[in-house]
Amino acid sequence: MRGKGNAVSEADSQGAQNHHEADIPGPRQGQGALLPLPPESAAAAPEGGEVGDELKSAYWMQWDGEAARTSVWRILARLPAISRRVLGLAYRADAGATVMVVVLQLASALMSAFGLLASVRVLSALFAQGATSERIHHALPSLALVAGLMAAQGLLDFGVARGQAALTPKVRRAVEQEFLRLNCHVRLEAVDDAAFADEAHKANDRGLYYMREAVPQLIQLAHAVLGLTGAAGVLAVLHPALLPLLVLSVVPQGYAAVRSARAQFLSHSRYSTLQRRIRLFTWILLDRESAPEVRASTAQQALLEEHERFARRIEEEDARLGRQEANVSLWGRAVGGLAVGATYGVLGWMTATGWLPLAAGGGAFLAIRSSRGTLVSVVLAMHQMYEHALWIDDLERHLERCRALQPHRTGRRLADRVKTITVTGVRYAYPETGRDALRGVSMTLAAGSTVAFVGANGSGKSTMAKLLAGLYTPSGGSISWDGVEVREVDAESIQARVAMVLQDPVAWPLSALANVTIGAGTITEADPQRALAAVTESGADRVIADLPQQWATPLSKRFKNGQELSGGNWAKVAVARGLYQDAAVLVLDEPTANMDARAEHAVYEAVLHGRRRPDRITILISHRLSSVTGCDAIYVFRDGHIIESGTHQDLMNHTTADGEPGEYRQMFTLQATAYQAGAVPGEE
Ligand SMILES: Nc1ncnc2c1ncn2[C@@H]1O[C@H](COP(=O)(O)OP(=O)(O)OP(=O)(O)O)[C@@H](O)[C@H]1O
Repeated sequence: MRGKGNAVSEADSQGAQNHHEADIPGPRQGQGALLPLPPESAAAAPEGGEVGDELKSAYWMQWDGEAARTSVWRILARLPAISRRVLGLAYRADAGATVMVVVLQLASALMSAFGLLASVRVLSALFAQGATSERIHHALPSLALVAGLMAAQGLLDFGVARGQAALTPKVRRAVEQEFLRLNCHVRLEAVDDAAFADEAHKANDRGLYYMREAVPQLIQLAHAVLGLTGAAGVLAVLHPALLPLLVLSVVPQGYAAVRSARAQFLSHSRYSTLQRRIRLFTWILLDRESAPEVRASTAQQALLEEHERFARRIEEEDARLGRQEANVSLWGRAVGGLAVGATYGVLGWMTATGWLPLAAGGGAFLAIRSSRGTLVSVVLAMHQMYEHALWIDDLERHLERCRALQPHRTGRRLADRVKTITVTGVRYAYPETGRDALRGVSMTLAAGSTVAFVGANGSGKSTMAKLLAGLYTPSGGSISWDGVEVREVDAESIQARVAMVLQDPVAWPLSALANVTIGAGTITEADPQRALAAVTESGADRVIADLPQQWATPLSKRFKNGQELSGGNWAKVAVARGLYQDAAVLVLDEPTANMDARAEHAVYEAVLHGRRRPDRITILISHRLSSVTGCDAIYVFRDGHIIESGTHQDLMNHTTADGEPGEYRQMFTLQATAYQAGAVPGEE
C-alpha cells in the first residue's frame, strides 16, 4: 500500500514539476542553459568562520597563523625584544621623557629595597632585649628612614607618572599615523581581497589598541620586576633558602594566567571573521541607505535570522572560552594556595628552629608578603604583555605586509602631459579569482581624443581603465606613455596624472569645496577659478548655489548644518572633481548613470565638445551608446578582449565574418529601437 502510494505521489510530483517548468519562460537544463538550477536552500554567505582558512588562500600571505601556534616559551623569550621595541618607539616619540621614566623607575625600585632593609632594622630594634621605651627609642631613626624612603619613592613614582603621561599620547599618535600611512597606500589589488581587509581590521581593533597601551604596560611591568628584584635581594640577604620557595609559590598561578591568555588569542583569531560578518548585518539593519530597500523587500526577518545564526556561534565560542578560563584559574589558585602555605610553613619552621633570628624572620615575612604582591603584579603584567604581544606580533606582520605591498616605486616619474598611450597585449587577472579579466588588449590613445569603452557587464572595461590609471599593474603585455613603460615609473606618478570619476563616487563627508578639490589631492587649498570652471561644466554649480552655505556647506548629515545630496547631484560633484584635477587622462566610468537626462547631456557636451582639450585623453565608459557616438574611437569589450573598434560610423557599418551586424551595431540598434518604440506610442 505504502509503496504504491509513494509511486503515485512521485509520478504526480514529477508531472507537477514538468508542468511548472513548462510555465516558466527561460532556458531549461540540458537545453543550452548556462547554469544548473540553484538549490532550494543554501547559506546566504560563506560558512567559514575561521579567519585562517581565508587568509591561507590569499596570494601574498606568508603568515600561516604562526603566532597562534608558537610555544609559550618562545613568546616569553620574545618579551625582551618587544620591550626593546616599545622602548625604541617611546624614545623616538620623546627621548627626554623616556630617559626620565627609566631613571626615575630605577631610583624608585632602589628606594623600595632600602625601605625593606630599613624595616628589618626597625624590627631588630623592637625585638631586641631591654625596656620598651628604650627599644622604641632605638627604632626611631630606622622608622624615620623608612618614612623618608617611602616619601622619596612616592615622589619618584609621581615623576614616573608625569613622564608616562607625556609619553603615552605621543607614542599612540606615532603608531597610529604609521599604521594608517602604510595601509592607505597599499596597492589596490591587495585591498580588494576580503582576507586582507579582515587582517587590517583585526590589526586596527586589537593590535593597534594594544600597541598604544604598550608603554604604560611596559612601565607597569618594569615597576613590578624592579620592585621584585629589590625584595628578592633583601630576602637573599636574610636567607638565600627563601628565594626558591618564593618562586615556587607563584609558578602555578603564572602558568594558569599564560594558559588563559593563549586560549583567548586562539579564540579571537577563530571568530574575528564572524565578528566582521555580524557587524555587516548590524550595519545593514541600522544603515540609513539600506533602510528603504530592507523595508521594501521585507527582508528584516531574513537578515535578523542570519544575524542570529552568527551571534549564536559567537555565543557558543564565548561560553566555551569562559568555561575553559574558569577551569584553568581554579587549578592555578588551588595549586598556588598550596605552594604559598608551604612557603609560610617553611619560614615558620626556620624561625622556630633558630635558623633565622626572630627579627629577620619578621623581616622575611614582610619581604615575602610584599614580594608575593609584586610577583602577582609581575605575573599579571607578563600575562597581559604576553597576550598583547601576540596581537602586536600580528600588527607587525600586517605592517610588514603593508610595506611589501606599497605601490611600485622606481624614483622615476612620468612627464605631466602625454601625447600617446600605447597598450599592447595587456592581460590582467585579479589575485582573488586568478581568472583573466583582460586577455590581451591593445589600443593606442592620442592626446586630444575622446574614446569610449563599451560592452557587456563584466567584459573588462573598468579593469582596463584602472590599469590605465596605474591602480593595477598588468600581469602581461605593456602600457607605455610616450614610449615610457609604466612598470619603470612610480605608480603614484601615473595615478596623479589620471583623473577617475567612478560609477559610485565617494560622498566625502567634507565641505562642497573640499569635495571638488580632493580630486587634486588637497582638502584645504583651492584654485578658485579652476573650481568654479569645473562645477560649471559638470552642472554642479546649481547644486552648490542652492546649498545654505554654498561652497562651505558640509556634505554630510553627520555635521551640524550638513546637507545630503541626491545620487545625481553627487555624480555632478564627482564629475567636477575629475575636471578639477586637470589631469593628462580623464576617465569617466559611467558617472552619469544617476543623472537626469538634461544633466547627462550637459556633461557629455562639456566633455566631448565644450572642453575637448588638445593635451588630454578622455575615456568614457558607458552603457548608453547614444552618449558615445561623438567619440573619436569606440572600443567594444567582450570577455576581456576588444572585439571591435572604430568610430561610431565604422562600427555601424561593421559586419562579422558570417555577415551578421557587429556587436556594437546590434547593441546600438537594440537601444535605438527601444527609444523609437517609446517615442510615438502605438507605432512600430
Ligand atoms: N575587485 C575585483 N576582484 C575580483 N574580480 C573582479 C574585481 N573587479 C572586477 N572583477 C571581475 O573582472 C571582470 C571584469 O570586470 P570589470 O569591472 O572590469 O567589468 P566591466 O566591463 O567594467 O563591467 P560593468 O559594465 O558591469 O561595470 C569581471 O569578471 C569581474 O567579476
